[in-house]
Amino acid sequence: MSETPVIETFPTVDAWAEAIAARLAETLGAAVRDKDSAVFAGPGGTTPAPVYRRLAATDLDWARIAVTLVDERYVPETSPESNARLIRDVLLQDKAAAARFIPLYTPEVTVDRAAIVAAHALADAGGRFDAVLLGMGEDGHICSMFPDSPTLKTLLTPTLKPTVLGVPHGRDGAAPTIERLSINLPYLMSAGRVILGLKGAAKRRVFEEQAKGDPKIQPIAALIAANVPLEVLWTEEG
Ligand SMILES: O=C1O[C@H](COP(=O)(O)O)[C@@H](O)[C@H](O)[C@H]1O
Repeated sequence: MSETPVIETFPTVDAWAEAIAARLAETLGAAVRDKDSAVFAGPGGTTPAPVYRRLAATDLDWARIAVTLVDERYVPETSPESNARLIRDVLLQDKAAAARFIPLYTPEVTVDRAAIVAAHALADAGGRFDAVLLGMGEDGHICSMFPDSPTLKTLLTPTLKPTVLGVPHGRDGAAPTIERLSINLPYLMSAGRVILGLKGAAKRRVFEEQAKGDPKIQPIAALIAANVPLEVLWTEEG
């Protein structure tokens, strides 16, 4: 029986970001010591910047760490919508400038072709993440797994191998409005550590509701049902 993870509460964004960065650094450092390399995957969006800033300033053997994204919009890095742009501007700075970045976006003919290229690049880097940071939208999407969307079934199939999939526009104006690339559930099931960082009262409510929802149409419920070892860290400060 899968259990809803406990939500750990932090009084400020600073304390929340510090705790997340420390946990990610601990796991990445241990992976480098054990096997000489590590892979970190993180989100885009408005939430992770304070965590990325702290992580970038952390003493790790960054030259042995590969950094990638859990999802991406099908846009080049010159676009303000690019998640890679956030990673380059905020995480791959300071000490973390020595890390190797594996983008999900490449300028292929279609988003599905770009997903195949990204899937190969991640497979070449080991096909498994040591540490993952996730964000969640107020509609309950994580990575580019949107509740009740057409590609959700494939993204959430636990028996597939870890891979990257193309995510088309939602129909009739539904999210996502830009084509996307997303890792699938098996990447989260096989990860060494998975932290979900939430800010604000609205996201806590959404998480609590969706955690009890239908794992066929709600990604949060699907992660819990698949026993993804989720650590949920929340601060009310938005
Ligand atoms: O579209 C996205 O949104 C989510 C959540 O973003 P936030 O702005 O509410 O933090 C993010 O986790 C994901 O990587 C991004 O592509």
